[in-house]
Amino acid sequence: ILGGYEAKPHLRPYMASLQLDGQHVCGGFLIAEQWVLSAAHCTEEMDGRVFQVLLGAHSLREPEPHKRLYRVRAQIPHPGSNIHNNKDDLLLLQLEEKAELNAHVRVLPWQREDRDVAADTVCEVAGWGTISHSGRRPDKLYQVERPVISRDVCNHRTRHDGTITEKMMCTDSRKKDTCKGDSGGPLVCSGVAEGVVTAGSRVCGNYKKPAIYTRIAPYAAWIDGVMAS
Ligand SMILES: NCc1cccc(Nc2n[nH]c3ncnc(Nc4cccc(O)c4)c23)c1
Repeated sequence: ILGGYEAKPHLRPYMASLQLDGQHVCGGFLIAEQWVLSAAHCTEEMDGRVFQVLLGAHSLREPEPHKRLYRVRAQIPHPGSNIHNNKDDLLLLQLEEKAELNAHVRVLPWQREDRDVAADTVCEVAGWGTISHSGRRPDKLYQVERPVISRDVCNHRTRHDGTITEKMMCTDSRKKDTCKGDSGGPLVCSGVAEGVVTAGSRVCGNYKKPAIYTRIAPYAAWIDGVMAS
């Protein structure tokens, strides 16, 4: 998260850190007791390893009472996701067991109504992604508030030039933005997850490349289907 600030501990009890060999790789969030939603692109550097999912954390390193690392039983990328574009960039992770829910570990409601969030709506995004252009990685969860920008503005020739589909949304990226390691985290508007961070052009903090999110509502049937299977 660039241009943000340290989150108040445990006010985002749905946040997940997807880890490989004890290292934070991507964000994610709890959508059901045994299911975490993240981004398919996060599986690109896995080389056959499987994620572990850290729940209940504020600090990645320090011991905390409700922090717990869960093994992953299954990782299901959306069938339409691929490494060449941002389409269908969603990943469902089934935990080995149901997460133990408490004040620090809670499910986040997600939007099922497929309707665009109005431009200028201020939403919030959090993550353990890099907090500087030099790539400094935080130990604590950071967050930032960002206004939604319309798909037309985001698709302008000088921005993402027509690549933003109706299953994506954008927020302004001037100075305050998502960055490396924030992928997979939720864009939360009025307490409801509306989108999942996708890296897009991978640029951070440049107003010419607004942040891109996979909208969740268009994928409700897929999410429900996988969780029911
Ligand atoms: N703001 C959109 C967004 C959301 C999520 C991730 C991303 N970026 C990245 N995702 N993956 C990456 N691998 C290497 N470098 C990356 N960006 C980077 C790193 C240091 C300085 C800088 O200016 C940009 C990214 C970008």
